[in-house]
Amino acid sequence: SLACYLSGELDVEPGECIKVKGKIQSDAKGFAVNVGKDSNTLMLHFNPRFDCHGDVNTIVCNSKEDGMWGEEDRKADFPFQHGDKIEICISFDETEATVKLPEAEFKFPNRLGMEKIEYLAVEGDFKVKAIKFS
Ligand SMILES: C=CCO[C@@H]1O[C@H](CO)[C@@H](O[C@@H]2O[C@H](CO)[C@H](O)[C@H](OCc3cn(-c4n[nH]c(N)n4)nn3)[C@H]2O)[C@H](O)[C@H]1NC(C)=O
Repeated sequence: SLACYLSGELDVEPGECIKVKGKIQSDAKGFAVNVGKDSNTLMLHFNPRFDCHGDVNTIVCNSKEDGMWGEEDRKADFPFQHGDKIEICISFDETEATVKLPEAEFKFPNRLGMEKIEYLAVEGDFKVKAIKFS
């Protein structure tokens, strides 16, 4: 179930920011923010997991190329709690994507060498309040 997605009409360039504001559901199992070219070609699948796919309180990041998942990257920090209202800021350059939160920052390599983000999708137990581009 996709909370929302914008596809094909976006043109986010290096250094620009995608701000996704919303609320993590109080019984969230997990949610994901996906950015890239389309649903089969993702620069970043940013997937905080409270309790799903066998992971507890773990952020799983990955890329997707031609519909195939890449190598997962599990982050050490988990700065999320059920019911949190958060704003996630995603930016990128030729080498990496950056996910900025109020008290944490995560990096993930730009494995596909993407030069623009045309696709954004939010899925899972997260209620989107606003999406801003700056
Ligand atoms: C140990 C068994 C084999 O490894 C497991 O393999 C699973 C399947 O590939 C991995 O889960 C996938 O991991 C992907 C990132 O690498 C994605 O997170 C994938 O979920 C994609 C997804 C979720 N959703 C979704 N829509 N709405 C909701 N709630 N979820 N839509 N697409 C997950 O199903 C899972 O992360 C992986 N676990 C480990 C420890 O490697």
